[in-house]
Amino acid sequence: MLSAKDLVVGYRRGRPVLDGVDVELHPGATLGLAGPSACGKSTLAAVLALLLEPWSGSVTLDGQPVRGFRHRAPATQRTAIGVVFQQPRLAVEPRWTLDAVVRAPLVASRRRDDGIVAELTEAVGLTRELLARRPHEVSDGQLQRACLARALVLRPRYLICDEMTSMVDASTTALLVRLVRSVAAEGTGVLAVSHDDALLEAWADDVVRWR
Ligand SMILES: Nc1ncnc2c1ncn2[C@@H]1O[C@H](COP(=O)(O)OP(=O)(O)OP(=O)(O)O)[C@@H](O)[C@H]1O
Repeated sequence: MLSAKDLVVGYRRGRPVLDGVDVELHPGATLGLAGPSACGKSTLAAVLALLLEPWSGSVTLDGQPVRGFRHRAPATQRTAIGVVFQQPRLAVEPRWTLDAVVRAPLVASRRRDDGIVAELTEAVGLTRELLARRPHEVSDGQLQRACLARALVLRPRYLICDEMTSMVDASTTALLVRLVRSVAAEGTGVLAVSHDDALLEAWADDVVRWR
């Protein structure tokens, strides 16, 4: 389980964005998180992705307390959690091919490709020709497909999807959500953040609505 207890998180001294939040992601289950703009959904997603350190409270990953965030997160914990953001163009190195983008976590953690890249790029519908292109030569939807493949390439036990589909069309949304649902069915615990209630109803097992 990936859980957080009593989280207090903020960016500036004084008023926290999250104050006393508890959340649990269970293996094989998808938790939807909805709520108005600026209520702190992305802030919670960033903490659970180990990208933002809370002011106080605890984060626990499969029974182990998380003691470091960002570059201080131990590799074994960091690689257990995949993350997909809203804006794929802000999340990739613009000079890399899509193939290099998808492979980057394998390279960084010195792991071999045992066929997972081909499996995932096929699942997200990226052809060899698209994989050879660079981000400025593909659409947002095609780039987001690469970002989801990248998030799954280390076979994470948890996946954080922060507004994953808000920049893409309906058919890409359906394809991405179908793939995330299939990895959840194999045991991955998922947080799905979205402002789209209807999408979360169809996607998640449970939906939490803030304020
Ligand atoms: N890096 C930052 N520095 C300062 N304040 C920030 C930062 N990131 C977010 N905030 C503030 O924290 C609050 C919560 O933002 P957050 O992005 O978590 O909300 P959200 O619910 O995901 O919103 P949206 O649905 O619009 O994406 C907002 O008031 C926002 O302005």
